[in-house]
Amino acid sequence: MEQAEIRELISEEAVDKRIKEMGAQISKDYAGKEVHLIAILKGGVFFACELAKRITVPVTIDFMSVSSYGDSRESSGIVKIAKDLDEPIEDKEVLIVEDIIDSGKTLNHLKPMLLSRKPKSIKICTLLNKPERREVDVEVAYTGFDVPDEFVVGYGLDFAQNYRNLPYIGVAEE
Ligand SMILES: O=P(O)(O)OC[C@H]1O[C@H](OP(=O)(O)OP(=O)(O)O)[C@H](O)[C@@H]1O
Ligand code: HPA
Ligand SMILES: [Mg+2]
Repeated sequence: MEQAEIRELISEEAVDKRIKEMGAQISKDYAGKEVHLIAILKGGVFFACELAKRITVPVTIDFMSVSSYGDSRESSGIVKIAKDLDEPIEDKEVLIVEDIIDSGKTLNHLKPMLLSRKPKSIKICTLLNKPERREVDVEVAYTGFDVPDEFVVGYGLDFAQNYRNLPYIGVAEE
């Protein structure tokens, strides 16, 4: 494939440090409870695995595959569920784990759908947030970093399915 130029935006050390802090905060907030992580495939999985290792209360994890970007830099606006959860979430303390919230359309579609399954609580945790691009409001409980309006890759984030494996966050230059 044609390789884009990648400029480092957030270093591996900074990402790892922030994930430790987020794990500590979540452990404090959910003290005495169990947290059920829902990792959104594919991008959210890299972050979810690292975060899970930093949470000290009991953790369970399930996966859901939704996609709206395909291989493009723009959301199609159509959120496709390719794989649903394996287990019911009724009465669970659910934490949705995402790599990025951009337009907000993915979570705006997903959250009401999951709420209808009657979890005890539902919150959102994202590694990255791109506030300048927001089109629909989403309430986010935990955010790793705000990023500028640029197309970011790495740590699960792809450009046309590539670069998910970068251990840092970079910008894919045009
Ligand atoms: O706030 P939004 O504008 O909806 O964008 C955020 C969503 O877009 C990306 O997923 P994508 O559709 O690229 O699927 P992927 O994780 O499989 O790459 C990302 O992982 C979020 O799920
Ligand atoms: O900036 C981004 N990079 C990769 N995937 C994305 N999905 C939404 N925004 C982005
Ligand atoms: Mg993607």
